[in-house]
Amino acid sequence: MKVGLLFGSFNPIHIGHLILANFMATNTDLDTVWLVVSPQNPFKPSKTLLHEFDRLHMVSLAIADNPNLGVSNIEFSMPRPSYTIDTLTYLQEKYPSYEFVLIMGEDNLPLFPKWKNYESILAYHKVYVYPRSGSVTTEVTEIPNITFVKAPVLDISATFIRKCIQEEKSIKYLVPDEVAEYIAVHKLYQ
Ligand SMILES: Nc1ncnc2c1ncn2[C@@H]1O[C@H](COP(=O)(O)OP(=O)(O)OP(=O)(O)O)[C@@H](O)[C@H]1O
Ligand SMILES: O=C(O)c1ccc[n+]([C@@H]2O[C@H](COP(=O)([O-])O)[C@@H](O)[C@H]2O)c1
Repeated sequence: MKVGLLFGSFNPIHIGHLILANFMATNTDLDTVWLVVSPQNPFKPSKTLLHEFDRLHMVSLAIADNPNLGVSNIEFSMPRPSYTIDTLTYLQEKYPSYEFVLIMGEDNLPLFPKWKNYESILAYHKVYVYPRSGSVTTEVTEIPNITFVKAPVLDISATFIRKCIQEEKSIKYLVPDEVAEYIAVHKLYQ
C-alpha cells in the first residue's frame, strides 16, 4: 500500500487542501492520502492557531464522504512542536509494509532544507510536490526523490479564510458547507 501523507495545520481545512489531496489520491500512483493534523508546526506562530481538536474535527467533517482520503491525529500524542521526521519514523514502524510518501505544497520547499533531519526524510521517502501560486522553486528541485506533480493551481489559503471570517465575508465554497457551519456555530476565528 502506497500512502501519501499531507501534513498540515489545517487552520482551517479548505478546498485547496481537499482538491490537492484528492488529486494526489486519484492522479498519481498513491492508493490513498491521509491528512495528518499537526498540533504545532515548528515554523509557524501559534497566535491564530485553533485548538487541534477543532481542526481535527473540521478535517473529519470535510473528508467524511471521500473514500480516497483519511485523517490522522497521530501527532497529538507526540512531542511538540511537530517534527515530520519523527512522525514518519513512528508511522513506518507501526505500518512496516506501507510505503509513505510525503506530500507538500510548493510553498514549503524553500524552507524544506531547514526541517529537522530533512536528508533522512529524502533518504527514506519520496516527496510529491503540488504547485502553489506565488511559490518560487529552489535548488532542492534537483534532488531525485522530489517529484513535481502537474496539477491545477489554487490560490486559496487558510490565512485568506481566516481574514474573510474576521471581515465578516462569506466563506461559502471556500470550505465545505459542514466546515463553514462548524465555524459559524462555534464562532471560530472571529
Ligand atoms: N492552495 C494550495 N495549493 C497547494 N498547496 C496547498 C494549498 N493550501 C495548502 N497547501 C499545502 O497543504 C499543506 C498544509 O497547509 P496549511 O495547513 O498550512 O494551509 P495554508 O493554507 O498554507 O495555511 P496558512 O495560510 O495558515 O499558512 C502544506 O503543504 C501547504 O503547502
Ligand atoms: O519537521 C520539521 O522540521 C518541520 C518544519 C516545518 C513544518 N513542518 C510540518 O510541515 C507541515 C506543513 O505545515 P503547515 O503548518 O504549513 O501546514 C506541518 O505538519 C508541519 O509540522 C515540519
